[in-house]
Amino acid sequence: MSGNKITTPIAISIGDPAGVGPEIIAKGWEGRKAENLPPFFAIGDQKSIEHYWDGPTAIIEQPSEALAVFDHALPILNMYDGGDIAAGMPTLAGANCAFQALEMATGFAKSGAACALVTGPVSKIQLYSVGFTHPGQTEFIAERCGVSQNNAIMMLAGPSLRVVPLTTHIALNAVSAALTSRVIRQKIRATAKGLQRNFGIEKPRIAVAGLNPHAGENGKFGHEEDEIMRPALAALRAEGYDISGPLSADTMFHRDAREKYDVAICGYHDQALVPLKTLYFYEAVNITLGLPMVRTSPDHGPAFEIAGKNIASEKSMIEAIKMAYNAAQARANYLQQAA
Ligand SMILES: NC(=O)C1=CN([C@@H]2O[C@H](COP(=O)(O)OP(=O)(O)OC[C@H]3O[C@@H](n4cnc5c(N)ncnc54)[C@H](O)[C@@H]3O)[C@@H](O)[C@H]2O)C=CC1
Ligand SMILES: NCC(=O)COP(=O)(O)O
Repeated sequence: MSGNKITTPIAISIGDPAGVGPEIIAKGWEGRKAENLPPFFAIGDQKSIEHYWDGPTAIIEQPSEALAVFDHALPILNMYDGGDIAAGMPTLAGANCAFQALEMATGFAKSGAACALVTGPVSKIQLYSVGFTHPGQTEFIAERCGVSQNNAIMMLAGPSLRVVPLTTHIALNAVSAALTSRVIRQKIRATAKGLQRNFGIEKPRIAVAGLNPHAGENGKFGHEEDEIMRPALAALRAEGYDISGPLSADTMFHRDAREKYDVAICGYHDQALVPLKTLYFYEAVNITLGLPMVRTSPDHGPAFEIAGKNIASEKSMIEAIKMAYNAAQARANYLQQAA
């Protein structure tokens, strides 16, 4: 049985107006027919789109108005003055605009006025300078949704690889202490549930990377595997999860190894994102699992140095829009079946 077809548009926060966000959203809209994209609208300062692009735009007051205009114009919900815009020259007004747009777009997705949230690229440094106190958008959106940090999962996905870092935006020397049995168990459970709900994978095959070289080499190169990871993974296996590991991280990302699992759980940000971005930088998508709504984003940042040059690839944004819609539909199907 499948759920009702989704009829609300996707909300896209524009991101930093001095970055490539406006350009890739506009290019995404240009590709809407060729890529068969669902209706979406941009949220932010309308100037930030019109500064870079002279295609057709339509100012809307409510998300639902996007549906009628999407075919012939890029709908924009104009909501904050981002100040003077200069490509590649971020300002505090622009960062404030990105922050407010993120807040409003999150609200639309939470309320159901939008079927999903796609966030445009922001500079975290810029956001911090205007009072953003979360490490990243993932943590901000989780808090706005009332979801604890251990249940909000940052997953990045490309065509043949999905990765989840168990710790996200923290220093490398803080990782070992943060990798507790509780974190490992909660995040793996939340990942499995997210793959069921958003991707329709009933029993995901989960591969877990060791933290140390050769997964610790029997304790010679570190004790996290034996003392924390193996007992946590054994407990999860006893609950019925399909888990392999801890595996040597250096040998689990080549093509044949990737076929053996649906998601790779990694200890820290770069252990997960280096293989993913090396393989799929221009097309990978960041999705937050564990929320009561769907949130995706392109895998890249604002790329200030190429903003305004019309050379940014829109592929990751397009994939983020597609994944957001497909996940929202899969979620609707899942919830209808569960009811
Ligand atoms: N979803 C988001 O909002 C993300 C934000 N960031 C933030 O971005 C800021 C800058 O970080 P960087 O490591 O410099 O990342 P970045 O992704 O902005 O840039 C890395 C490199 O990739 C290139 N690049 C990025 N997007 C591209 C595109 N669409 N087409 C062609 N080339 C592209 C850039 O020119 C640069 O050479 C940081 O504050 C970071 O936290 C990083 C990743 C995701
Ligand atoms: N490298 C991934 C990343 O930084 C994601 O950031 P955010 O979406 O949580 O802001």
